[in-house]
Amino acid sequence: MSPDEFEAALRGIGAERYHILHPFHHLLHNGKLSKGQVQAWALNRYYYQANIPAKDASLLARLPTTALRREWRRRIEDHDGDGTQPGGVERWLALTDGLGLDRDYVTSLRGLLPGTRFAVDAYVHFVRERSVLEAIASSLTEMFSTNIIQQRVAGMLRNYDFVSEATLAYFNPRLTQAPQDVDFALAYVKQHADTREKQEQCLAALRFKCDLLWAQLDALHLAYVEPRLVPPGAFRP
Ligand SMILES: O=C(O)c1cc(C(=O)O)c2c(n1)C(=O)C(=O)c1cc(C(=O)O)[nH]c1-2
Repeated sequence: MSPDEFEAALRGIGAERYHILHPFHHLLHNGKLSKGQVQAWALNRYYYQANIPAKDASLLARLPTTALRREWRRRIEDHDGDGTQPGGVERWLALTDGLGLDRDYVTSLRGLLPGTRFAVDAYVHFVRERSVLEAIASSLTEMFSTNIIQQRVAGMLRNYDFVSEATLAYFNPRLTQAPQDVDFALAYVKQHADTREKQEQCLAALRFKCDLLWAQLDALHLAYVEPRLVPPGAFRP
């Protein structure tokens, strides 16, 4: 594949299987969930947010050049903050606070769904164990995230009286951070996937990532929408 055909194949994966297509997101964005169901989403997604800088740190350690490490260090600061500005993890907790969840309960992970834990852990392990190229390719779902974030923020503000601009403030910086992440990661992947085999590995990494995002929503849907099979110990609204 030429680099442009390869990029088109990557984008095709998003069109086919990005979590914007999941029924749980349709319900969330269109105001069809109760406050308790929205709380369950925010509580579970905290685990994803909290693990993003951990997966980025494990990749950073394996990057071979100063320029690459500096670029990846920026991602860690986006999520962990720099000590003066709150990072994404802290801003996610502002969202769970705003929804009325107890912060200690959220961060204790006691209410987490097992499906969320397994899916997020699979991402961290994938990035730790696969090649640098596959690890960077797996971040490319961010190519599709601007769209879903705009849809989510507009939909939730319109449809729920228990969310506000302040509660959803997590998402604003993502609208500039994600395109910056993607510019770098996509250029890297297009340059370094210089054989058909490496291109296929990148496509598989992106499919894997879409699947683990999808699996997180499956877990939420089964527990909190239908058939409401809440696993032992998991959050009960
Ligand atoms: O709201 C979303 O639907 C969404 C999706 C994704 C994604 O596609 O992985 C990320 C985020 N948000 C996000 O906020 C974020 O910080 C992030 C980091 C990464 C990554 O793989 O490194 N994905 C995402």
